[in-house]
Amino acid sequence: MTRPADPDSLSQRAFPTPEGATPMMAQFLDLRAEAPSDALLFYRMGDFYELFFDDAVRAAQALDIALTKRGEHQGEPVPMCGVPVHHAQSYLSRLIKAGFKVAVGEQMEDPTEAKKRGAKSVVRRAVTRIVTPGTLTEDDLLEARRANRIAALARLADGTRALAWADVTDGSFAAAALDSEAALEAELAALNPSELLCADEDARLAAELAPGAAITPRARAKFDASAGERRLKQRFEVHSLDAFGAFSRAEIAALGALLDYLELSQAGAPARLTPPRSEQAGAVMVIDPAARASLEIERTLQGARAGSLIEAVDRTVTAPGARLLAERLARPSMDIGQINARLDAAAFFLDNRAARLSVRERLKAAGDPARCLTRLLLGRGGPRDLAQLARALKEGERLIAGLGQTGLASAPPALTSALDALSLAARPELAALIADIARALSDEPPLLARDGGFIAPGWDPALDEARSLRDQSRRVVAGLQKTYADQTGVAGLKVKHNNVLGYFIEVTARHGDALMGDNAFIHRQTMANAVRFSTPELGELEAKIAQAGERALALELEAFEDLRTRVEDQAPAIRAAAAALAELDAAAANAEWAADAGAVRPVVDDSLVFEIEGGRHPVVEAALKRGGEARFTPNALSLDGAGQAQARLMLVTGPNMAGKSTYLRQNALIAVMAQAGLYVPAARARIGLVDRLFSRVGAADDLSRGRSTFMAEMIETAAILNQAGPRALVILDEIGRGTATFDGLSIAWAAVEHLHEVNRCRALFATHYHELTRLVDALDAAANASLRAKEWKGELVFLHEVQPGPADRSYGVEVARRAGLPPAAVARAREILDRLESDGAPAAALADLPLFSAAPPAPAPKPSAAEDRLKSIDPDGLSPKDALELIYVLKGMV
Ligand SMILES: Nc1ncnc2c1ncn2[C@@H]1O[C@H](COP(=O)(O)OP(=O)(O)OP(=O)(O)O)[C@@H](O)[C@H]1O
Repeated sequence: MTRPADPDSLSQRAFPTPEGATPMMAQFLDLRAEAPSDALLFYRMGDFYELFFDDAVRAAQALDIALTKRGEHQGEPVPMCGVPVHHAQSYLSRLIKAGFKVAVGEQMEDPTEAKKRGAKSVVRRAVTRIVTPGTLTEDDLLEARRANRIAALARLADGTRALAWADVTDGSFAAAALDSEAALEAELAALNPSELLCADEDARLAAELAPGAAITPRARAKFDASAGERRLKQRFEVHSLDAFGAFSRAEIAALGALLDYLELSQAGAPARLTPPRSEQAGAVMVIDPAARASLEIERTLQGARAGSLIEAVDRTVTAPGARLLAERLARPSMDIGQINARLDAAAFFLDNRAARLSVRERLKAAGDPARCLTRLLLGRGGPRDLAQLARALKEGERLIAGLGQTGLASAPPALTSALDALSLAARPELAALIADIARALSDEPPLLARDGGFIAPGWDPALDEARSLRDQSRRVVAGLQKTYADQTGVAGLKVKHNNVLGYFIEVTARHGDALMGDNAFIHRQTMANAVRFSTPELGELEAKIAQAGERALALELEAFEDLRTRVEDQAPAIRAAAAALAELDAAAANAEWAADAGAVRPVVDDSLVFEIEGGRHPVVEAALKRGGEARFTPNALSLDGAGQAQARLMLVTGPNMAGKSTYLRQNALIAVMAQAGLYVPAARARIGLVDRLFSRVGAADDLSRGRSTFMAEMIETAAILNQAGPRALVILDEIGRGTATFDGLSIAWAAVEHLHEVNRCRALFATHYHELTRLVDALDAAANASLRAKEWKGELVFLHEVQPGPADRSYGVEVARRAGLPPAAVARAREILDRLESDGAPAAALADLPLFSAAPPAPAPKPSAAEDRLKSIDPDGLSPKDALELIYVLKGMV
């Protein structure tokens, strides 16, 4: 999502004062003052939303629509643009994607009502909603497989800080206290909110910490913890928040500010959130933002889903299932019980292939009940949401039936509780509601209730009666055409309908006169080719049809509201059922992935070991498979944080392109997957819980934050050395490359020692500095491993196999040759390398190498005497005897 070029310029806009304004303009300016200044105001005028002043200028530019003028205010023309109400959604979507917020000012009464107050009175209007990136609920504005979160960052004067977050589309609402700025950044990277609220003065920091989010600065007073507490208690109708857990002051401040904003943006409508929950520190594996980005867990460094871990492992068949899986991978658990519960559920579906297939088949029809429910609760839902909701819950029932008693008996608790939540047997009211929705709605109901035509015949006798009256009158009208044609003798007479005249009779101009003279027909309109008439009979029928139609629509809307209210009453049970469907999808997808990829169930315990046999990188493996290239070579890893049975720190060396980075990353990804409760791509895996995952992989400039490549690398390395504790897993790939050789080597050396001696965490350290491999002699819990390559028929072959011990050589020059470096440069590199290696003391050896001297092209070799002689021969002038003699001479010369 891109932001408007200058978000500050939106929040500090000024609009004209109301002096001298027309009544309508005065109302506009009132609403404008009431709506947040960083939101554009859509001002409803009949069939259009109109925008004025600066709003119009910005919207016209962003939407590429015409900017016009409407009247004057204080002697200046008023800039204006507008969008039709029926297409507002697509314009809204474009504005939100361009980073804007939109306040929707609706008409709150019928214009005829306003007229009753006096000819000049203005229709009452109010801001009914502020559409912001974090508070969207419409399917076409949301990504189906991604949660859409809004977060609030509170930093209190006492130095404490917390984040609160909500997902309006499923009602989740939570907070976490964070003990450092780094933890805050990591949590934000995990949540990946689309909108972040913060106090005015924290706006810059917020933009830095959450680069993908729209930042919404709010007055500091909104983050007052006492006010927040009052607001929360009021909303959730409790005397004390203790009912929901123990919250810190900062958490309450963040939750309160978030709730306030949600109420504002929903214009006071209940935000329909679940009671807040406090996420305990240490509940999830903290993945530092650099690691999250470079491991490409949710998206690649380029921002694409294709090529990410989640894309490789996601086998879910519903959007809510995909969101649940994404949430688990984004925030892997630290709770062994929870991890095992997820694995148990997957194991059940792995062992029961038939159950897996049947559940997945059923789920495909279930849709996204959580989002339908939210729309219905917020009054934005339509008949189609009702229908989808009922269908999903019905599928839940069928799914249970499909599993049968035998299947259920062996299901683990995570699944039985999900199946319980789906069972309608114990919920007669919900079952009745679902049956009623199915009966009440027509087969393909429209998106919006206001269009009518969605209640099936037979549901409401009064509605059926109104409809039949309407249809009967229509039939009478249709019959009148023949009656009038016979009566007048004009065979081409037609009865037609339009919005201006209602029902009318139309004859061609030629027959117009015939009817003009007939008192039964009242002349209405003369056109170039046709003349139009009405009759009192038609007028009466018209009124009957309109009345019956209006009554039918009113009855339909009543029926809709009735069903909607019943949904509201059942909201907790429906939410639980929707969550259960997502849970089942995630579990069956986990098993499907395990079956597809030959993944195994990891053992996760509270030891400090990290033992992988036959580990693979899911993304690289899938890419190799797709490309039909060589197979992925599995590799083992054995680490022990206690430094007893195995090394704690592994130095990984090997030629370029041998697979060092792949090896490092695959092990980090296996840890993430295991704690997410997923099967892992390995033959066997045992992992002692990892509480923090750090990685420093690859070098990328962070110029937007004013950091050079080397600076960015050092900041990340510093964060690791300062923060990694004994339960952390660190992967470091070639640190120290971006500076002078000896500086780089020294920094890498010191980093290894620090990790080994101070952090004492499990670590993988890939390096090209062969000198470092000697460190294992001095560090008792460090070991060397290397990736094998061999030369075969003059070619370098990468085996991608990890073996104990350091690499024998680096083959860098060979890789450079393969990459197409000019032969002269390759030859020169070999020469320098030989010299450096034979001298053993690089500094001294380098001293007498002329810096930057490119190797001169090799001189053409001087021709030998034999060659000179050969050149001088004229073969045609030689007799056979001379030729023989010459051969003896030449032979003597070589
Ligand atoms: N275990 C493996 N099995 C098969 N192919 C592999 C394996 N590991 C890596 N590869 C292939 O080798 C390529 C290079 O791997 P990788 O980037 O990990 O090498 P590297 O040693 O880190 O290189 P450099 O030192 O140049 O960064 C990968 O893109 C992949 O195609």
